[in-house]
Amino acid sequence: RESGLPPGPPTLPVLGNTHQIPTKFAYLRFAEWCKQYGGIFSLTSQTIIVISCPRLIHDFMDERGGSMVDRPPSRIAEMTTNGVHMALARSGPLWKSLRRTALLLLNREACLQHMPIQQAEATQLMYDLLKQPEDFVEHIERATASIMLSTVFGVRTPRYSDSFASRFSSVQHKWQALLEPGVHLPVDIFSALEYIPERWASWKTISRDVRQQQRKLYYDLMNDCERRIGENRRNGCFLEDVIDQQGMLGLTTDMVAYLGGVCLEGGAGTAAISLQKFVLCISRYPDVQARAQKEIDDFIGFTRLPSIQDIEHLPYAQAVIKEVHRFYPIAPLAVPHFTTVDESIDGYFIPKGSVIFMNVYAVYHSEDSYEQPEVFMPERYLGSEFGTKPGADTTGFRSDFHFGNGRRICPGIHLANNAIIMNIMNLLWGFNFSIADKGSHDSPVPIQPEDFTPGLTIRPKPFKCNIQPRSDKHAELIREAYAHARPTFSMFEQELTPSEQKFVEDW
Ligand code: HEM
Repeated sequence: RESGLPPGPPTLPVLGNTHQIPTKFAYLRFAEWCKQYGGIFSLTSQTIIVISCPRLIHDFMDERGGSMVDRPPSRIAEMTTNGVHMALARSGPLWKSLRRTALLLLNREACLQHMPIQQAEATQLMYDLLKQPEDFVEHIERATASIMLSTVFGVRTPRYSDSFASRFSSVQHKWQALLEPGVHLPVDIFSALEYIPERWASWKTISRDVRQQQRKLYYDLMNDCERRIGENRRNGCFLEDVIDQQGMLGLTTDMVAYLGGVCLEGGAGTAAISLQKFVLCISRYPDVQARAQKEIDDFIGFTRLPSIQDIEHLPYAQAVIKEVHRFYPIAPLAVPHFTTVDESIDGYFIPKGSVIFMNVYAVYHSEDSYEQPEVFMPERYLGSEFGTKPGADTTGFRSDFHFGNGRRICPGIHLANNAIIMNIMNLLWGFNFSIADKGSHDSPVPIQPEDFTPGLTIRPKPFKCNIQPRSDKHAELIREAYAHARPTFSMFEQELTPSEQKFVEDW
């Protein structure tokens, strides 16, 4: 290890720590090293810095945003997307234009304009759960994909199969697998590997396949949106605004299509994972469920459905949502940043070209900060803003580390929060959840790696849950609300296939 770098596990010549970094669930090993080496440690041979101390995250990643704004080079991402994938793009004028557009059109006020369709989709989720509670995972996937498809591209998906949502899910699955570290040849570290012929380098074939499917999907969606604009059939989706301002914002057609696609990628899976993790926790903690339902009943009652404004009056429901994010952070290592200049922090030297990870999981599960971090306990957020224990050092703390940090922080925060809040309030208001399978371990909630699928985001493996409407009255209100949502839905159903149309009529 170069002198001056933060400490870290012992290295081997040439390999450094490469052989010790797991290709799956690396955040768990990183959390162990954090206990051993402190809130900032380093790995080699490619210099990797892992930070798990909120004070250092703030000082280093938020305050010195300019030198931390880049992403590590990714030849695979470059080849698959032409470098226009905003979340993976290197810093520079192209990323800046995309980022400016996203921030401009996804701010808090702009996102409120998308609430009617978000609320309608959340109503369909409840309606779907009334009809087929056992398929809740698929209903959640549909709802969150449809929320993102409608708000971003103006096209909803009333059922999961044979839709844009299933096309998206299929290519997204391949795309995420392609990007998973350690699975393909490390062409970014050893550039000569790029010249290995395709028959020994499967990533090239997969990259071409993903590229072709991804471009076709994002262009199909963009072209439909352009056609609606041209025929004066607007529905207020995000991409209409992007297309209207394309010239002023300096965006090429490729950038527009991919901006929509990246938002879809950023929002659909993450919101689905949040809701599945919520169901996982709430079904296993009946006391938490009862307390949250009592709060909702006292404020909202039994004559109407929740609306987004209600959340301000529901501190316990807010605490439940924060605790779900803390307990099971969606992307435990967020997305890596890359230093553009030499830096120093706390007396350590951080060379230009270091890969920087924030270990969100380690921050949220630190015994220095949290009372019993391995217990699901929303009450912790009633006593303190960040849910931390008395006397804990909260310098640099935030409750939204799961959205990343610095100049790359997730621009979809407001859209994501609205979707998650709306759906969680609805589910607490309308349904009772209880365990249908105990799992293979003693813990009340699954916490072992084998309970999750690995990757950039950590998704629960399929699980069973009993879901029942809380009363006939609740069920009746849900059916009425679903029927009333028809006019909102129809604005986003302009391109439905005949079989989707039939599904809508019959469902
Ligand atoms: C619960 C839901 C979500 C979570 C947990 C989440 C998390 C994240 C994280 C950790 C990052 C990386 C931040 C960093 O580098 O420091 C990110 C980036 C990004 N997210 Fe999200 N996200 C969510 C929803 C969304 C939504 C709804 C959208 C779009 C509307 C979105 C669009 C993006 C984009 C475009 C980036 C790339 C930003 C950049 O590189 O400049 N995300 N998100």
